[in-house]
Amino acid sequence: MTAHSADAMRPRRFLPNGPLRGRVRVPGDKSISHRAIMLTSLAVGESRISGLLEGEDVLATAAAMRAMGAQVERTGSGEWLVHGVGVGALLQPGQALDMGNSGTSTRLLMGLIASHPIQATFVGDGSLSRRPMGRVIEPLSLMGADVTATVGGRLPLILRGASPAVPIRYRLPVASAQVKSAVLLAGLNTPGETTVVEPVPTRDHSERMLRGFGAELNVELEPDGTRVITVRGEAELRPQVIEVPGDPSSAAFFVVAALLVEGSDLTIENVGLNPTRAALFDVLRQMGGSIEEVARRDVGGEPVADLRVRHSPLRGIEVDPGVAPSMIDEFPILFVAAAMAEGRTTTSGLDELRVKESDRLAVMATALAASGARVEEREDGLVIDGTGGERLRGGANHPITTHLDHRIAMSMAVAGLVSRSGIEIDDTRPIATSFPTFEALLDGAAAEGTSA
Ligand SMILES: O=C(O)C1=C[C@@H](OP(=O)(O)O)[C@@H](O)[C@H](O)C1
Ligand SMILES: C=C(OP(=O)(O)O)C(=O)O
Repeated sequence: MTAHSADAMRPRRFLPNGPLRGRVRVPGDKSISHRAIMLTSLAVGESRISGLLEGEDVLATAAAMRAMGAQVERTGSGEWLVHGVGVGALLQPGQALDMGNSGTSTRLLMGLIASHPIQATFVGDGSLSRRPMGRVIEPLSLMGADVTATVGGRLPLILRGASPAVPIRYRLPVASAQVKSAVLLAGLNTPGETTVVEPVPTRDHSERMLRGFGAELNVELEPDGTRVITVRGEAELRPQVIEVPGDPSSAAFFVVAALLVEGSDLTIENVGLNPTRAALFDVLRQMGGSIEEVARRDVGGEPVADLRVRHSPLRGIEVDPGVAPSMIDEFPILFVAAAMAEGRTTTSGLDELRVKESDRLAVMATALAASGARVEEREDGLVIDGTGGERLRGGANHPITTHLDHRIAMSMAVAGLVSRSGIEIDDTRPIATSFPTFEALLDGAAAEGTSA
């Protein structure tokens, strides 16, 4: 059973809204939270984590690490205490690992287990069971792991780790931080040097954090921008005190909502601005958005600032496909912004969006068109002709189908705020995978705007 399959679907109509005002604080970064639980579980001794995202995806990672012997305990809101077992000492889980909706949990944990002498079964919900795992099965098999997967390299699958695993030099055939991280994590318990060659840079939290935990990790930059990342095993990780910065992918929904709703002036606190994550904010600025960074600082080795966002008329642009990996999860909400910009926004190079929790190109094209936007779906992107600031018409008779995809649900919720008649989405439950407080924060910022 997956995290939210037990209860009924939870539809909601998101209604047109007045300005968003005040301050909101988004929860901890999902990518960093997963890695914080995994790496502290591998460090011998006691680590503390604060600001952990307590979304279903991260809880799935925590449950898996517990099932493999780590002590992972919640001590307060976002506060966690972890006693790790040591690299090489993961225990064989007694039951299948339920990954719920989470691609990151699945692919990174496959990497960890691949170099341990244990076996694990991975299962997930309907969305995750359609996603491709061949991209991690391939390099992990080269390292000696044995994988029996459902046809097409999908879940459910059984992975038997290799001991000792074989170090490899692997060139990423797809720009994916999950594949990169899976190989590096497998490298932790592999004698010798495991190298990932990354032609297109993707989020670098694994590299930053592995170094912070004391792993021997080296990154070389080639003249054409290719990154060559090498980790030496068998590594020993030291326990840490970790503060997780706020998630820019969650902040994105509030940034776009405030830009689009007239009269808004909203500050989003504690937003992680790692350059491998923050391209959406640059793209929105290029479109004319007023997004000001306040109190730039460092949190847990990552750049962070508060973002003050004021309503701004937006202009359509051609989005450089080169920035796609640095905003890969933000395209659904960018499409909503584009639907209300003046003129045409063109996106391309987005094939990866078709293999996320849903086919985000097809699903967003359908959802926006059903809400009155002018959208053309191309093979690797969307072309959107915006309204020039006018509100979208809003939903017709049918609710928007979210396909178990949190980012579709939150993007169309924001579209509802900037519509004339509101937009109903079929199920808000997937939102809890990455942003359990989304609805409360959105309702709160709207109420602040009404009373101002
Ligand atoms: O490494 C990570 O934490 C993630 C990498 C990205 O996936 P891909 O590696 O599949 O691009 C992203 O979409 C996902 O939300 C989180
Ligand atoms: C793609 C996403 O996550 P994952 O791959 O971990 O399911 C996401 O959060 O948008």
